[in-house]
Amino acid sequence: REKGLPPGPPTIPILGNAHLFPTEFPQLKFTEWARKYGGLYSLKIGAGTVVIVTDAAIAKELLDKRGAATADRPSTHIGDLTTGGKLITVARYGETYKTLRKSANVILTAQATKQHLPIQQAEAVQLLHDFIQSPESFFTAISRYSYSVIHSVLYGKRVSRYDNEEMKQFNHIVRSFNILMAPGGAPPVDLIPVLKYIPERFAPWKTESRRIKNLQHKHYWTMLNDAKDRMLRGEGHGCCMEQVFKHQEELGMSDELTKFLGSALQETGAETTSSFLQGLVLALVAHPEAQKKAQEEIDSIVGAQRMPTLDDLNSLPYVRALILEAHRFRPVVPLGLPHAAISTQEYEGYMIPEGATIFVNVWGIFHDPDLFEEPEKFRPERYVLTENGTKPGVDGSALRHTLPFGFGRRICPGMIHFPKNLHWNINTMNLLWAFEFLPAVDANGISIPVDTWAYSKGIASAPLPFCCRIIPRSEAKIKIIQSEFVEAAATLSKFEVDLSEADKEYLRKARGNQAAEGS
Ligand code: HEM
Repeated sequence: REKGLPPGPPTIPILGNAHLFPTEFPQLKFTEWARKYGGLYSLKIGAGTVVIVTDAAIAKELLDKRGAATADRPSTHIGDLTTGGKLITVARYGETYKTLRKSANVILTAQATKQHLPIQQAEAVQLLHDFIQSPESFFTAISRYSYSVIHSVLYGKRVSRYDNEEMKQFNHIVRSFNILMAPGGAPPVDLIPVLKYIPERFAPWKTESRRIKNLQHKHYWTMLNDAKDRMLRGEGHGCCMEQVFKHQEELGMSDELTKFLGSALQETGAETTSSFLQGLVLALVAHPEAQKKAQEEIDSIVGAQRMPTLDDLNSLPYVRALILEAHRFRPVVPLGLPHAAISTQEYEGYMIPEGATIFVNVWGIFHDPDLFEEPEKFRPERYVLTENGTKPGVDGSALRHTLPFGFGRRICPGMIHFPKNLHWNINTMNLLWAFEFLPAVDANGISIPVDTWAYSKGIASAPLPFCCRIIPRSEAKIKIIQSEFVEAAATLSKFEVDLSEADKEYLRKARGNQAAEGS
């Protein structure tokens, strides 16, 4: 470890700390090291430096205030092979990135949020309806919901069932890319650059990367061209991709970049939203006391005669606290996405060299016992007690509710208007209002507890599929949901475009049943 670097675990020759680098749930090891080496420490990975920040004030200074100097991403050879450096999430901080980010900011505005509200609300009603129809499939119902909402917003086309062919393709592409990019998915090319020159016949990861690149191209190119054709036929809805097409020249967006923007937003938008909602259900099953308290609050404000609305949230402090606690308890991206230093930075006598990778260990900050009382417990009350959920008397001013969404110039463009975000606000209220979430039971009627640690590996973390019982809270509520679902058909059907025969057949049947339910 060079002189001046933040401290860290002892190194060995050549590898530095590479042999210690955790390949599974790195946030846990990073947090353990933070308790030992402090809020700012470093790891040597070969000749490269990785800096881990587990302190909100240091993150604020280095990534928010000095955002211009820390907005880069570390280079990833395999990411570049697959995406040509055009995927906004992993793109280096250059002209291509800036063009993509400007376009993302133009299409994801408060105005756009309002415009897309009806389809999001209609999809949220379908989610409740799906839970009533097939409670055992709640996990995939959430995945469908998340995929369909962002797909409607981006491309003006929804997906009404989980088994849809486009969604299957999408899942395959995302899974294949995640496997390739995960530690061990390919040799450590970024650490040992000479590996780049291995001929493809001895480097299966090069073939896999090309396969994924072709699949991605075909999939997103079709989505984009279909949206463009609908727009040109006068059948568009003003979806985000149409906005990009209309302003393509002034935004400097080629068709190729537009395709990549759509793919990045679709992938990040769908995966993160479903992880959050699946994690929410898991937390509710595991913490019946919090569930009960939130339901009592909702019942007292909303009652049983109507569904909750976004405005109700102002009168529901415990439910607001529960949403914040769900983001704290199991942040969807526990280490955020890595930044990289564009120039050498000095912080309180330590040096962060140009090119160093910087991780903010959001998990470690949110599970710091100096800040949070019993951080391993799911306890929404903490956010009723203090603004940032910290122990009374502790300075939590460097924390913010949007911490799980990243930092500085790379902060998540999809978190639009966090306090009013529909995905978690309306769905959390709806689910609590409509259902009891209980552990599954075995053949002898004994409860099978859920495991709140059973999460997927990878940069974004989702609960592994689990079983639970989802029981409607009353017949009257079932009736309200059914009638809302019948009404939602008017909005949903506008987005049911260019369907396959299988999808048409599915909808014919579903709409038939729906009409029967509503009558
Ligand atoms: C629970 C929901 C979400 C969470 C927790 C989340 C979290 C994050 C985090 C931690 C980052 C990295 C920020 C950084 O580098 O400092 C990020 C980036 C990003 N997110 Fe989200 N996100 C969510 C939803 C969404 C949605 C719905 C969209 C799309 C509409 C989206 C699109 C993106 C994009 C494009 C980036 C890359 C930004 C860049 O590199 O400039 N995210 N998100």
